[in-house]
Formats: sequence, structure tokens, C-alpha cells
Amino acid sequence: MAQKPTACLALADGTVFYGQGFGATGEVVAELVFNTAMTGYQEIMTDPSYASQIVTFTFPHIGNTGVTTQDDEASEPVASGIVVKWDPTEPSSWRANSNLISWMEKRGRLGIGGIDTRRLTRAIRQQGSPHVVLAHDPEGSFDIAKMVAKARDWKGLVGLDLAKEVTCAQSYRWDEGLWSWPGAFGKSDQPKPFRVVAIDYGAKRNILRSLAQSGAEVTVLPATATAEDVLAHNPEGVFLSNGPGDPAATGAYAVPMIQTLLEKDLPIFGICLGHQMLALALGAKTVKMGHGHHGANHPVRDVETGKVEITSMNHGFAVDAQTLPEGVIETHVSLFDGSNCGLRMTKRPVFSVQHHPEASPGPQDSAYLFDRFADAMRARR
Ligand SMILES: NC(=O)CC[C@H](N)C(=O)O
Repeated sequence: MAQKPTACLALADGTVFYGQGFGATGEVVAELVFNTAMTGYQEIMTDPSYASQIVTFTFPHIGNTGVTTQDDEASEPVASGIVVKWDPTEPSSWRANSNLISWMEKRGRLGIGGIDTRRLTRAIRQQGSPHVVLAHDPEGSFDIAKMVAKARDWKGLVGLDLAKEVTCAQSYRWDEGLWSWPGAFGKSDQPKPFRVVAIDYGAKRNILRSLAQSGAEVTVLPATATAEDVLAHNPEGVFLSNGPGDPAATGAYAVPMIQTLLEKDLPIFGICLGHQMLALALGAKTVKMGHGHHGANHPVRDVETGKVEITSMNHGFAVDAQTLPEGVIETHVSLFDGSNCGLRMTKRPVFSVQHHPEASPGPQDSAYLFDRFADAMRARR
């Protein structure tokens, strides 16, 4: 006899999926997305850009390498919940210091297993990141009508500023990774490390590590930092991080700040939400995408060289390239749907990309962008 369901996922259109719950119990409303990466479930769940989203993993074996603090992209899992095909099993990895289920349970994150993730992914593609309610109740008692109504009433991510909720409370220094830079500790004739201020809109740790590995002494400031706060650190370059929510909503305070920095002739580098907000600051517009891009195998063409990079992606909004003003060009394009993946100012060292060059998880084809930022700071010195 089939197992009694202990979790269920109700879509706003009334479709319901039943499965086995794991992790924390309770109920959560969120936007539902799918991620096609075959590895890196822990990095994905702890990526702050997934706030208010539930991730369906199209890869069926999730949990089999457990979790390890070394792979955290933030101190906690941020995705509201996960949907998987097979129930997670005991981990088999020497790196694991916990298993996925108890890690999620302790941190209040819900999971549902035993789902036909192919069928669900088709629904996500057709409906465009539906609003859903995920519930986990060991007794298996669910009020479906109420869940569907809650999903339908939820306002969604458009207009939502979540960066404020995931940003750091106070500024801090990030040096991890700097030791592996050839110039660290005066080891070679490399210049002294570059003073970089990184604005934390929900920054992934591997971005900060990658900046440090390319020679940056990073000071991280909260999302609401003003241009004066940034300039007080006398930066040689400013980095705008990834993050959750709607760039237009976060832009309410971030855009004027970035516009002031743009007057200072500093190298500026943005990733994902940082890319979108830089575009807004330059006068372009952002739009909500159909079902967004979430995976580790997304081909992107460098428009200027014709070279194709395989990239890591996680975004549901995009810059409308048609709205880029004069003096700003599109540098990268998605080969999946032609959407914008990069821009740069033609006459200034200001550039950004939609994809994730820090590749955590994902391929490292775009890592050169961190060196490009360091080169811009070196040229300015
Ligand atoms: N990874 C990110 O920075 C995501 C940016 C933005 N929240 C989006 O979904 O498009």
C-alpha cells in the first residue's frame, strides 16, 4: 500500500502534489522555481538570492553527499524549501558533517520528496514560476482549499525588497582567499591588495572569496550603505553583489547610491542583482522573466569576442537590453532565450554580468571577470 502523504505542495492554479515531508514541519508560501544543476544543492539552498523561493531540483539524487559548513554560501539555508524526486538518504561523503534532513530540520526549512519533478517542472515552465504553498505535517492533515487560496493571495516577488532582510547587520572584512593570491604577504612583485568595498545585497561567500583570490582586500557593507559610507573606505573599486527580490524595489535606495558612485570614476563590478541595479542606475529597465534561469549549464555568448561561456545562473528578473542608454553596451547574451547577461560602459571601467562567475556551484568559464575587475583597479593605480 502506498505510504500516507506527509507533505503537500499546492499551486495557485489548484494543482496539488502529495509526497513525503522531511526537514522542518509547518507551512510556507513562496515562488516555485526549478534548478537543473546536478551538484551543489547546499550552495543553492544557502544562496541568499533564493529568499522567498522554493527550489525544485530536476536532478533526482539530492542529499547523497550530506552537508558541510565549508559549502555554505551564507550562515543559514535561505531558500524557503525544496522539492525532490527521491527522499534524501544517509550521506556518503567524507566531507559531510551533517545530513541534509537534520540540517534542514534544525534550520526550519521544509522539504517534500517523492514528487514527479518532471511533471512539476513542466508546470513551472508553463505557468512561469507559480506561487505555491508547501506544507509538511507528519499527521498528514492538509486543508487544500486554504493552501490554494493562500498561494493565490500571495503578492509574489514583484515589488519586493528582500535584500534588506538578508544583508549583514554590520560591516566586516573578508580576507579568506587572499592568501592564495600571488601578491599576498609581499610574496612577489605583485602590487599591494586592492581596497574593495562590496555591497552586500545577499552576497554569496564564494563571490567574496573570488574577489580576495584576485587580490582584493574586501570590506563588506550592508545593503543600505550610503555613497558617503562607501567612499569613507577610500575604495579602489566597488563591487555590487547578488541578492534576492525585485531589483526595482531594492533600487529605491541602492540606485541613487550607485549613481553617486558613478560620478566618482571608480571601477565598478556587479553580479546578478548587482548587475540589474547597476543597469537601473545607468537608466535602463528590468523586467520579470517567465520562469527565470536557475542552473549550472547555461550558455552565454560574449558579444564582443563571440566566445561561449557555460555559466551558473540564478535569476528571475532581467535587464531589458533595449533600454540600455548611449555609452552602455550589451556584452553578454543568453543562448537559451537571448536575454541580457552583461553590460559595460564604453568609456569607463564599469561592468556587470547576470550570471555567476564565482561558479558555486557551476563551471568556472567566467572566472576571468574577477581578473578584469582587478586589472581595472591596477590600471587606475
Ligand atoms: N542571484 C541574484 O542576484 C538574483 C537577482 C534577482 N533577485 C533575480 O531574481 O533576478
